[in-house]
Amino acid sequence: MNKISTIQIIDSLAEMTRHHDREILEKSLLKTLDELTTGQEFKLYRVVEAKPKISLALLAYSVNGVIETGGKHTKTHCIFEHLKAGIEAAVLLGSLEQIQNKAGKVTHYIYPAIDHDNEVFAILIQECKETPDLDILRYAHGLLKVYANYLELIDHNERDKLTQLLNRETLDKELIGILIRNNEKNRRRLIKREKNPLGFWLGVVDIDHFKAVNDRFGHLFGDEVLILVARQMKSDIRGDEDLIFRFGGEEFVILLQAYEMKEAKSVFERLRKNIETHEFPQLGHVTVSIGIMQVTNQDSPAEVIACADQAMYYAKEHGRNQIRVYEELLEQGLIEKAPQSPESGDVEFF
Ligand SMILES: Nc1nc2c(ncn2[C@@H]2O[C@H](COP(=O)(O)OP(=O)(O)OP(=O)(O)O)[C@@H](O)[C@H]2O)c(=O)[nH]1
Repeated sequence: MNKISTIQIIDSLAEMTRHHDREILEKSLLKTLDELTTGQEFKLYRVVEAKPKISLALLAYSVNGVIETGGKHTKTHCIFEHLKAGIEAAVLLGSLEQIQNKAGKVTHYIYPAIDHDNEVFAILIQECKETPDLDILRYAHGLLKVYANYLELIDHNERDKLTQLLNRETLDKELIGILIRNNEKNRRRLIKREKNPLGFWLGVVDIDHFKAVNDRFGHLFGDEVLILVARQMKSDIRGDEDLIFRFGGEEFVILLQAYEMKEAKSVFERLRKNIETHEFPQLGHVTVSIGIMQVTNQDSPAEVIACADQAMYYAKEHGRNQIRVYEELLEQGLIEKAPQSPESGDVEFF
């Protein structure tokens, strides 16, 4: 068993907080734990849902010195029967739990990671092949606190201050990630001859005649409408798989996962309708125009956004309060291919 030195602790904290990326932070948390322990395996899960049923998504794990991430968009339901009671207590009560086998030997520790609202947002499960000393327990607990605090800082930087939606910088990062993953997946699909794979669809959503709202009711009231529209849209998408961003002003971007255009279109159509029928205090009703576009492997983030934006402007110019699909407009000869933006050539994936 390792004795942890102060230098090791400082080094590991420095390593963990060196990056501004969740996945790297999670990997480096597990790497740190792995380096400082022997005979222990760690798994870090995000709490997707606490009630009525606990649902977890694997974020990262360490097994035999190898650190892996669980994949950002994978969702795993709680299937660990022997750990169930311990996981429930850790998630619902925020307590450190230990699991013993019939012989009374500790087999697992379950640590809660708690955010500033006192909610357990993640749990760390330590599988003990050897009995750990108390230092490891305190150390893992302390590192989880650093992880929670640092994650909050990252989260703060990723969000728009007014609506609390993800911001434009985060959209760029997400899109680059999707495009890179698309390339890898497409290569595998070609080998496997897979048809109809799950794809990403990007929708630019712009509030119609928003200037008139500001002019009539004032900027502060306009801000309130932006918050309410954001909240309404958030309730219309699948929180765990789809992402929503404030792109700027009264423009939002939604990244949606769907198998085909029809499915993506119907989600955006439902979202458009729900905004149209939502009763806003004093204002009554607002509408949105939406342009959508499939995120394919050959596009750069700037290109994808430009194409969806072009479809959204077409919707604005042809009556507003409607959805237009870039590929359909192009096919029908209603628009011309969006000119490549100067930045689009800057991003090289391979
Ligand atoms: N309240 C508020 N208004 C904003 C914010 N950002 C941008 N706006 C306003 O949003 C309005 C956008 O107006 P326009 O781009 O002319 O478009 P519009 O009136 O929505 O008309 P269409 O898009 O053509 O339907 C402007 O008046 C901006 O000042 C914000 O953060 N808060």
